[in-house]
Amino acid sequence: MQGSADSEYTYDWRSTWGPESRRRSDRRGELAGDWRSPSPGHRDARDTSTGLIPTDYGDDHYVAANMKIASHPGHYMNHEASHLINPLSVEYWASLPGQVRDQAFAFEFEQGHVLAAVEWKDRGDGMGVQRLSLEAKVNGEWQKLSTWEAARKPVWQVHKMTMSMRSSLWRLTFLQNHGDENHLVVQAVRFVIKLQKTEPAHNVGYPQKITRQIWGDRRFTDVEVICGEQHFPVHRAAILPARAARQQEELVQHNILDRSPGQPPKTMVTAASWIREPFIWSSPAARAYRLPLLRPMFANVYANCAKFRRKRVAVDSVISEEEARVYTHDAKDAHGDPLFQIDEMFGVDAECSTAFQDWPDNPLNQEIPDRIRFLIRRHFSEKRPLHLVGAMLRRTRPGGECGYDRGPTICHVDKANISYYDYSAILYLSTKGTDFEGGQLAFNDPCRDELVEPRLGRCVMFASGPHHLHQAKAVTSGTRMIMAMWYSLNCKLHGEQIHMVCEVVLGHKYDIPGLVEYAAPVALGNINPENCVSQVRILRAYHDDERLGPVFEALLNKIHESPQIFKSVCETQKARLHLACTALPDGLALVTTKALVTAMSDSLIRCCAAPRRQGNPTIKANSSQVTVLNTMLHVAV
Ligand SMILES: O=C(O)CCC(=O)C(=O)O
Ligand SMILES: [Fe+2]
Repeated sequence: MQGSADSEYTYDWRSTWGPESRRRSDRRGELAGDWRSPSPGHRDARDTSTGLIPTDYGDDHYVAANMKIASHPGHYMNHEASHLINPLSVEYWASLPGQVRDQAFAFEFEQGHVLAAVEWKDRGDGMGVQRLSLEAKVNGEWQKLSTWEAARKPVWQVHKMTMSMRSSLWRLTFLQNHGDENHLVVQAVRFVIKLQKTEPAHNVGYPQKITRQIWGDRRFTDVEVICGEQHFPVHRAAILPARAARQQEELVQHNILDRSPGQPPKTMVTAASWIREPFIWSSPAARAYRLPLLRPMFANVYANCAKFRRKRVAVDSVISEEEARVYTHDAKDAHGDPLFQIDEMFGVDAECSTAFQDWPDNPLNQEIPDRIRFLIRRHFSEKRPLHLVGAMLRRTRPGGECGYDRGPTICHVDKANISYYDYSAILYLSTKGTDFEGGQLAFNDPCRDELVEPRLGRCVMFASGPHHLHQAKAVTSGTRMIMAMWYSLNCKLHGEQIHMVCEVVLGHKYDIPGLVEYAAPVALGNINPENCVSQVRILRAYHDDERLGPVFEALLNKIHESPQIFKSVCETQKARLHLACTALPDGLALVTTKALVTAMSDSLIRCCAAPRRQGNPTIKANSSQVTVLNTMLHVAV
């Protein structure tokens, strides 16, 4: 991974999920990638008072960013600019006479992150920095964030950020340096970022972004896609989402950009009036799409589909004011952190909750999606099971430029972002005209936009596919809040999740920055009895790999921790294990008799099936049972 050769700040997989990671937190110091304690190779290791960071962020999700210096002022005595962020270096010095004031360094992360703190270390001899100033690059502009005084003491100093700004490029300026006018001495600088918690219900526009990167950079290929005269070398994992993204672009072209002269937008449902009965209408019939090719393209991409694909339904009073207040008043997550983070995908003026699990702790989190599931069933005559596969709170404030390709929410098809979405629902938590202005939901149909005005408690439901290219219009004043939910007909989501595991492996094999870090927690968060065996199959080839080994280990831990998944592995693998045992090498004599295997796996299944003790999801299995299980996972699968 980029920067790993000269940086010890590697990512600790074990810190990102599960109760197991908390239990293991006492082992953090042993891990080579642990940024909180200096490694033995670190020359400061002698001096623990300066080697440790004085501030405890109190959470495993804070890590030092992997970063490189994108630009620097360019004058150094004895040292390279990179010493500033190299933990093996003792100190960074600048300067030539006259070059010592206000030295600006731009630091680049591998991807956009929310910055939690800037840390730097001084030598304490008066030659360090007096003040620092920080900027972030947002939408191509440097945005000034804060300026603060430095203590000039020989310890790590910390400046904590108060706002959730996300960027991949940051500029730190050392202002009014030192006493002797000739030198600036800063021993080290590091940026602490907050990693997002990734959970199954985490809706991310990220897969599409990664796919674009894979597609755009052609980082690795094993398939050639021929499109007219053009040949695109790609990897097969990238084809499906890349096609969806391209088709979405074509829809935008056809529905909006080629719309000439176009009719004025029509407001279908206003905020001022309460709709007593559900308001139901349809997107234009297929013949209104002047390019008939567009529709079948989507049909090939997605297997499952909603019934009544053109239907749009708006229902009022789905939640009360009091219920909405649970989400709008206390914008803190379950851990007390700010609930909303800048949503890079949708522009700087839109902020999102990171995960369903982070919402304010309230039974409503279950109740609201259930109510909406019921409404979808009723209005779309849907008898098949509907699984909530994505949920997100979004807060939008004025400031963004609204357009078809940028702005508060870009013009999009939900299914092109996440292909297993079948039904979309947007629940409004605030009202246009009372809480904010602008912010209508627009369905961008081929002839015109159809608008729905947000009203607290109003829920708009539609199929997630290409009949509903849509966007939220810019908020011109006030604060708009929504809860978006997505449901899938795919009960196993098997393909999609295996795809995530494939992305882990591909990201690793082809060294795609950020892909492993993103895909591994999602894949592990999505593990279920149906897909666990396949996940093991894909990852076990990397069990002794430096980078993916810990991911595989975490996968095994997950399997051990969940009685359901554990049972599923035992059951589905029993037959295979019998076969495998006949061919086991001598070293695995422990499980060589079929009778023993049967007894072991039967008892494992029994103990998995036993009622789960509250608060303790661990399996009570003796060590030989665990050996059997591990053998199953490694050999028989
Ligand atoms: O905010 C809205 O009205 C639309 C949101 C949306 O389309 C989405 O989150 O996918
Ligand atoms: Fe959407």
